[in-house]
Amino acid sequence: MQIVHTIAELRQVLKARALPNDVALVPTMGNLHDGHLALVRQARERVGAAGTVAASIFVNRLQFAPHEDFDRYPRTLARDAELLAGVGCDLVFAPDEREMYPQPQTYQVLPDPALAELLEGRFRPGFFTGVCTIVMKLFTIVQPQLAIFGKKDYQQLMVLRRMVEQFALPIEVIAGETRRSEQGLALSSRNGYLSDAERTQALQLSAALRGLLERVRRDGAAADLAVIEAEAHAALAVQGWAPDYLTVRRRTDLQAPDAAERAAGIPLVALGAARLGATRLIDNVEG
Ligand SMILES: Nc1ncnc2c1ncn2[C@@H]1O[C@H](COP(=O)(O)OP(=O)(O)OP(=O)(O)O)[C@@H](O)[C@H]1O
Ligand SMILES: CC(C)(CO)[C@@H](O)C(=O)[O-]
Ligand code: BAL
Repeated sequence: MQIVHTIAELRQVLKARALPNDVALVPTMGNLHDGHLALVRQARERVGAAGTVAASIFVNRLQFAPHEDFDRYPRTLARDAELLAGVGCDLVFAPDEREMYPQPQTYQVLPDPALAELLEGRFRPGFFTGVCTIVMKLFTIVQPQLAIFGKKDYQQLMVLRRMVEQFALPIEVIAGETRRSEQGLALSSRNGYLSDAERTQALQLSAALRGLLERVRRDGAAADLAVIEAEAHAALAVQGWAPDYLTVRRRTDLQAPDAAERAAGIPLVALGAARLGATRLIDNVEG
């Protein structure tokens, strides 16, 4: 496995490969866990032994608001590289900020507001602009044929898929299923911020989302979404969380399903974000 820190080195390595047109990219912010490693394995399955699996590690300042955890986000490159080598990654691109943003990134990619201004976008204004801008930049640098993103960041995956579609980028976007702990906690770098007690308590978020989805399914056309969501919100708050949102949406466009759609049993997803102490977690459940 090769580790490169500059765009020039990366281009050289990619050019020298036998099959330069069979590159899969797994973008990450590092501090890797089994969820990331599953994406790398999935990439390998898709490109085969002869293809190239590249992972990027870059904590992208552009997608963090000033009050968020950019400064304390864990940077663990040596350990990440060992883990990536262990799952057969070929190439790690780990640029520093000067390499990615040698000048202020004043050209940016504005995501479709219909997708990006709700849910995460409402609570993290500018987040998806930061994500789309860095992912577009990674795409132009690495020029992969395939890119893999996790469903744990469900809305991010949808926003990026639409970006690829609208710019007609020649890249296939693949979704990786959410990896969970045995108890059901979605693996996330930010779980590292949790105390042992909080880690146990964190299971309440996915449980709340499963409960919400089951109730909407059970009540069908009769479900009063606003009431059911408000009750789920209040129940999580009583358990000590500060929820941003807990909601059931259509899987196609993240809009609320109407009564006819609920009666017809269209594909839904329950999505949530909530703070436990100082840690903000997100999760979602399809059903
Ligand atoms: N549990 C998981 N299962 C599958 N994919 C995941 C999981 N967690 C993260 N990913 C995916 O890995 C990629 C990189 O994510 P990132 O580096 O932000 O990790 P993260 O664990 O989501 O971090 P954070 O806690 O900061 O949100 C994204 O495509 C993300 O959706
Ligand atoms: C896609 C991504 C690597 C862009 O910085 C980030 O948002 C993430 O890790 O999900
Ligand atoms: N995992 C998504 C990246 C972020 O929360 O900043």
